[in-house]
Amino acid sequence: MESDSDSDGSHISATPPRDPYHPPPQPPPPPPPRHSPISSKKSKPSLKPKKPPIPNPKPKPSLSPSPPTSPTPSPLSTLPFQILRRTSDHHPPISAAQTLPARHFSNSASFSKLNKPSLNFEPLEPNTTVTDHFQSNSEATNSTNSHRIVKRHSNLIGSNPPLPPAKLRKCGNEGNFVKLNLNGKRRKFANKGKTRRNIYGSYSSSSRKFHRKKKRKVEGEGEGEDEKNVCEEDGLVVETEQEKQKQECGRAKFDSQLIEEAALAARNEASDENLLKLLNLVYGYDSFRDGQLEAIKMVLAGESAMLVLPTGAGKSLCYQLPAMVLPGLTLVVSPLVALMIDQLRQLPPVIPGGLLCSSQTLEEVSETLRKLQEGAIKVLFVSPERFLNAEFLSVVSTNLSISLVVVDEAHCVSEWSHNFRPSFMRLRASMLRDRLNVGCILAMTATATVTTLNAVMSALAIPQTNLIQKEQLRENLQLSVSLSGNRMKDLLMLMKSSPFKEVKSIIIYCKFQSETDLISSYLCDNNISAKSYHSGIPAKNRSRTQELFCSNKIRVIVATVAFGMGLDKQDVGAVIHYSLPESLEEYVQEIGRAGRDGRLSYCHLLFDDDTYFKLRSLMHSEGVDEHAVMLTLLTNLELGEVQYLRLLPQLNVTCTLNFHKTSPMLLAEINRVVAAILKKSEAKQGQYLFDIPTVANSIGITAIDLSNQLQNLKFKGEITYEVKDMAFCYTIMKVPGDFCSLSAHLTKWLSEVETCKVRKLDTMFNAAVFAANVCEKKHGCFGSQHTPCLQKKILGYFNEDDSDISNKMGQSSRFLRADIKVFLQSNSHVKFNPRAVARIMHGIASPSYPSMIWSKTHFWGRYTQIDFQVLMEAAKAELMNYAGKEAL
Ligand SMILES: Nc1ncnc2c1ncn2[C@@H]1O[C@H](COP(=O)(O)OP(=O)(O)OP(=O)(O)O)[C@@H](O)[C@H]1O
Repeated sequence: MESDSDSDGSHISATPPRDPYHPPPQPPPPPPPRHSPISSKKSKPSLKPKKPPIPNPKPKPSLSPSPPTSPTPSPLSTLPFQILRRTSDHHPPISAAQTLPARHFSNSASFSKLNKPSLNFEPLEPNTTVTDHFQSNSEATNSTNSHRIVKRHSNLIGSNPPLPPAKLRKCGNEGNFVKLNLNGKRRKFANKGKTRRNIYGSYSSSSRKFHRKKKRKVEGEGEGEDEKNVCEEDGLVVETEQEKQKQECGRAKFDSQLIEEAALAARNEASDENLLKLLNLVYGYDSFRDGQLEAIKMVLAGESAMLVLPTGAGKSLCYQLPAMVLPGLTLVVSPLVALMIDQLRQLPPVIPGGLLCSSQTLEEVSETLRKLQEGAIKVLFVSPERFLNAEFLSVVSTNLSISLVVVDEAHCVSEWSHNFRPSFMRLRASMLRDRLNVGCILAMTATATVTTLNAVMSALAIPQTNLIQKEQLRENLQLSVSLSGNRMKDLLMLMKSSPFKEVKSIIIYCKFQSETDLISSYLCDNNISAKSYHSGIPAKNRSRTQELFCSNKIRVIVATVAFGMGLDKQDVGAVIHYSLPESLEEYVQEIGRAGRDGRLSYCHLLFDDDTYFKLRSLMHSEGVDEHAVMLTLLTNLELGEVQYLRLLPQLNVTCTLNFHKTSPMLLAEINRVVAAILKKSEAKQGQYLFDIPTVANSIGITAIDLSNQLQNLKFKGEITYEVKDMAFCYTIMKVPGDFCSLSAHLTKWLSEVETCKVRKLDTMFNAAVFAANVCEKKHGCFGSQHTPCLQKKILGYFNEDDSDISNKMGQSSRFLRADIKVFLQSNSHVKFNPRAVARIMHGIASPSYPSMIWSKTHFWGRYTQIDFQVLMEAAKAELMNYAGKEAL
């Protein structure tokens, strides 16, 4: 089975039922003031025809103990915990074949082919364009209501974005008129007002009702008049086209002029007053939130800053507002395509935005680069991998002035974070300064420990004095935990009890894809409208699900980690963890989807020992994510104390070529590239197979040059060719003097990274156990409401209180050594190393030891409760013992 967080782990639901719960605590007071969709629907007749009920496929019985199918009689009497209302105070292995003799290394490119890429974050599917990603939105919207006027987002070509949350006051936040150059065509927006030049000399469309409140003020419209033109239907805004058009044209002109003036004033003097005026004009907000003004002023003063604010605190505004004021481009580095698209969509209309990502076609990329050069993009979203792209670097460094680089989810820069991305590690201040001439960096995160923060700030050269850090938790989240003997059953009880039964929008997080499907079917069977969301579902369907959820057509989303990052649905009232998160950071990120409107919201965690043991085992199966491991190693070799290599742009390296016009021999006489190809390739049935870097190295040109020459020959009709096998390419800068010590160093580093992940899981589990079993309820916890003790644990953890790292794993077992001995003897024909033995004892498959074969041994997964390191030590001792005997 796979180890990635979005993999299939159906076995986990097969956990045998445990003892029933202890008697329930006192019933809680009445539910908090979140509106139930049911009650609001009753009081307000819907304008739309009723939709057929969502089909209720049966859950797969084999995967879980059979749950109750009838509704829980009295939720409060059976609930194993109690939640109380609280008033919120505020709101491929390196290919040996490519290795050249050491003396040739320094100037030649090397490469290592990539197997199936797999990243911590979920990228779009390889063949999914961003356009595809959104196409379904439009279909979904059109099919749901033909009368509704759906606001099309200017950045989404041929599609509608997920609909805005069900609040009139939020409707202005849903779009802007900046074109996303995904298919190279210009989309027409008949009703959006005229396109005009903005203060940056670039084009963006007219300002829309981005802040309804402010516009009323400006134009002297009364509440009543505005209400006349806008009615709310199931949370969606319906307006008449003509009225809308008329109003928007007028508003746009007026607003745009005011905004231009305010931005210029803030550029001349970044005073509180000027910035507040700009905030009010563009967003309609009356004040800055905690930390925002400080960060904005620091950035406008040209100083790099590290900003740590809770989820939903408004970090995006801290780069959006400076982007309007600063003269040059704002470059936002983001870890996830879906996140970039969301952020692009959330830009105010006056900020022209763009995006560059790997799923765009060459034409789309060229169009965006052209617009950049024209100055028609003010905020550009890119993935960190872009910094390996030669064309991008050259366009940006030669033609553009970058005022600010924003590193979103900046914890990804550090290997000690829960979401380390090797490509983020490449974002160093030195690189940004040297290659792009960037002086000012804004790093932002909601979840970072002190160690992570130090690593990020050091990489990005942000001085300690420029750390802006507020509490990493919002006060409006009520946290609770329960140890579960039967998670499905308990989940249903929870959903049918107060306060969850009154909450109109809920996210349930699961670890594995199969769990999400199973749970959503199970909930549907029990009359709770739910849909699953995970990376195994086609992008189109996922978008549709997200849209239905955002427009409150689906009450519950059952999702893996693939859902939610950056999701700004304001009225998610509850987040339930069906599986233990892998770290407190992940927990905080995911509960951060709740209560973004500032209202009291509920977060419950169901946990059990078996899931913990399973996840802990999976932490040791890093080999599955070969792509990440390879890039991590290469990055370390590039950015460690000694620079052994320099990474080059990724490339498809294997080429299969056919000659069509001139004979190969004749062509080789006049073309040295062809001559080199003939020398270095393998001829098979008239085709020539070779590695691009090998041929390029042999004649001293770059792989890119070689690709260009192949293109030329193709245009002349001489050849056709195909390329495959994406690879990391690099130039070796220094040959290590001592390979053994370098290898030992890298192994130690990787092992520390692995240990760090395991400790994060242990800390998460310990926090849950503490809340459920140990908390004496002296500091404000009550019944099953554990907010104070969980908050304390989380804050202590972020402040690096390392006292809580004990773990539940067994440190020895009487029969362990004997079992390993028997196992080795009975498989004497197989070559093992300690890790391989430990993996089998933990029941973790790998390409070399697939579960199809090895799960048949009765030692498979027998020691999941014994610490992996202990297993490795025992295996090592037995292997040495065994080898010693063999040698005799
Ligand atoms: N000063 C403000 N006053 C009122 N609302 C604000 C203010 N600043 C931001 N917001 C709103 O807060 C919401 C959350 O903002 P944003 O998405 O930037 O949060 P975030 O900190 O990036 O969260 P996450 O880390 O979860 O992605 C948005 O709807 C935004 O419009």
